[in-house]
Amino acid sequence: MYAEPREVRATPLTVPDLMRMRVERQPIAALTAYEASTAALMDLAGVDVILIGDSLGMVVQGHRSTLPVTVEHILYHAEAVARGSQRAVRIADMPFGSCPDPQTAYRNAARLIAEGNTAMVKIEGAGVMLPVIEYLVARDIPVCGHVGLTPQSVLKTGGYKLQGRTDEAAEQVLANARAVQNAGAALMVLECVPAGLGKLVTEALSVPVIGIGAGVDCDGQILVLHDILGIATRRRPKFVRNFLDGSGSIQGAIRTYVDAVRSRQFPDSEHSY
Ligand SMILES: Nc1nc(=O)c2c([nH]1)NC[C@@H]1CN(c3ccc(C(=O)N[C@@H](CCC(=O)O)C(=O)O)cc3)CN21
Ligand SMILES: CC(C)C(=O)C(=O)O
Ligand SMILES: [Mg+2]
Repeated sequence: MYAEPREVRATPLTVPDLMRMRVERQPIAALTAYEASTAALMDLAGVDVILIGDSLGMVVQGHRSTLPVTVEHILYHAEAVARGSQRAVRIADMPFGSCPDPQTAYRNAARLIAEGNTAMVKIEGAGVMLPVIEYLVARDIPVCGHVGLTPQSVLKTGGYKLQGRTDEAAEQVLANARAVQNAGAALMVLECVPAGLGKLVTEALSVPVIGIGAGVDCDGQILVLHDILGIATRRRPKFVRNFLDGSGSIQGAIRTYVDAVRSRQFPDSEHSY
């Protein structure tokens, strides 16, 4: 059976709208999407942010990491997502190797914005990425930072591990978040840190913080679509909840997720570190 034709007529959300949501303490519900059909369901369910994540390398392409994903891959999926979704703010991941210097990063980011129809690009890490972020923001490309667990660092870290465990490591995550914000990021993803550190970073920053495994006190939450549907093949991280269970349909699962984020029922302690 086909879904009945429906349309979302709400005006598109913008990056400044996300800042307003933080100020009004309205939780931001975000998900990843990789194609038009589920992106359209997300618009109908009121998802605020859709990330075309390099997680597609794992859940779509079947790789064991995000490292093989290219700008062309993100572009292909971003174009498909844009055909399905009009309301959500669409963010494109800058994949591994796409930011060797500010000029090359700008060229890649401008394509993801202009050809991929996205409003913002997301860059993992601080350090050498700070001048890259400054360069893009100065040229009017909105940037979302990403600190804590950065999956593109997996060869260095040796696995996807909880970050900011010790006082010293927590200080480093906070310092990285501050530096990325000071470089001009208008949004932050904070991944896989203890809930207390998630709260600390969210209070320390002035831009919205979207957590994934960072506790309930962030300004918003993001999960990978395949994880909320329970169809990802890798071992499920602690922060993942299957929202299809008990929801009956993919549309129902997305709605249940949005409602749980908006009412701050997700994540609970069972899905936090
Ligand atoms: N399906 C999917 N979901 C994701 O959230 C995701 C991807 N893929 N691919 C890219 C990255 C990789 N991510 C991951 C993957 C595994 C863990 C994980 O298993 N973490 C351990 C931490 C244990 C510890 O150090 O104490 C966990 O048990 O939660 C976390 C984030 C998040 N991203
Ligand atoms: C998990 C999110 C934050 C991400 O970067 C991705 O899906 O690639
Ligand atoms: Mg990513």
